[in-house]
Amino acid sequence: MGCNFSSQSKVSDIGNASDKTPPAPDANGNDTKVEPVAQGAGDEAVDRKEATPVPPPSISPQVTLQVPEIRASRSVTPASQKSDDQPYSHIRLLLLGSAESGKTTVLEQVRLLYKQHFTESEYFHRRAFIYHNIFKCIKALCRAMKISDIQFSDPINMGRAQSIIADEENHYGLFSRELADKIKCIWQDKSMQKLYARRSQFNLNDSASYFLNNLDKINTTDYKPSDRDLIMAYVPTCGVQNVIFTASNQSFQLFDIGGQKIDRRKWALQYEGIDAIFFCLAISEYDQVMSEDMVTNRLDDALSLLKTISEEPMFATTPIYLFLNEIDVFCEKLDVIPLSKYKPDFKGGDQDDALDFMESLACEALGKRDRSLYRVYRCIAIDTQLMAELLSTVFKDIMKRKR
Ligand SMILES: Nc1nc2c(ncn2[C@@H]2O[C@H](COP(=O)(O)OP(=O)(O)OP(=O)(O)O)[C@@H](O)[C@H]2O)c(=O)[nH]1
Ligand SMILES: [Mg+2]
Repeated sequence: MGCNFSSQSKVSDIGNASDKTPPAPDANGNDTKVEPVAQGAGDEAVDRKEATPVPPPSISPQVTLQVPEIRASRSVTPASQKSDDQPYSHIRLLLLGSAESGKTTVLEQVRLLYKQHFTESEYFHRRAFIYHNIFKCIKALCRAMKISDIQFSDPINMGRAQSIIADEENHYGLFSRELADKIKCIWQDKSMQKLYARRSQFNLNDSASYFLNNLDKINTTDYKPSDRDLIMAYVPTCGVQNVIFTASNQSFQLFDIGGQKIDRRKWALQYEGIDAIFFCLAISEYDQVMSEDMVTNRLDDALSLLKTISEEPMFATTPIYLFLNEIDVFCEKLDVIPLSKYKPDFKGGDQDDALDFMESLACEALGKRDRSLYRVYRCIAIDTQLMAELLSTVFKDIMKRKR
């Protein structure tokens, strides 16, 4: 990673500590069980570049959480069901942010760190998406190679790449031996490795090399995703999922909602009784456009979303914990794609200047909010150690506010 900052400086708290307690429901519950976690791509989900196809047909019947509407009503206590004499029993946290900003990664880190174990059906579900992720990555790389000025080192790989590009299957299951070999040959081609080094130029799922390097381990009948695999996989969220956990003897409920435009229409249903918002903003996306319209700059969209949430009347006194995420990707990208090309107000400088600039944009979006009501953290959601530190700080802060 190209970034030069200590783990302490990654957690940059620019908000003033406040004793002000936002109006929130009582938090006196002791329930530590995991609510069913709903996650997956439905028909409506849109992936980075193209529509995500129908969910994996191979998923077992236990994974009943494939249809967004059903999932949403099962996994969430609708606001309308709550009455004044039945206060919420947990501190309720809501994860918001645009698609692929790291919301689910934060939720999964919470599950791993606070020992909310994954069920067999969840492992099965994630495994299906890991195959899908791998195939999408190699396809994206083959396409990028085709339009690049680089040639495969082994000319036979050109034919292999053509067949990958032409393959319209979704691949949610174990690859055939032939396909796995093809993927490996393409991935290990020296020219492909050179192209991968330039990956900032074409939007590739950040975990591509992680999964491609582990293909042998993954493409086996008894493969079960490791904790790291769960963190690295991208499974677009449709509807809502939530997890209940205990931190510092306090019960929390963390809600995660899909960030694609189509999912945002349902966000407001989750706003009632929220004690704090975790907003994920992937700062590495400054050069990317939204897959929903292929025009809107992703960073601009995320910032305007942040502004909207910040100015939402229901959150007038709700603290926002802003996670400036994907610092690792951002710092790698800076050398290849100048930030000033997309943000002319950035007059150059080193990585720290660039990070400060991004933070200033976020603060601008939060501008109308009292400083005591937001805190900003620079983070890498896939970094479990960093997240352990960061989340513990945040949970303590939330509890302090509630006292
Ligand atoms: N390198 C890197 N990858 C990250 C980071 N945070 C998340 N990712 C990866 O980015 C991808 C998308 O992350 P998710 O957490 O699923 O994104 P999301 O916000 O839940 O997306 P939606 O469900 O579509 O709204 C996953 O493959 C993650 O492993 C980060 O800080 N650095
Ligand atoms: Mg998600």
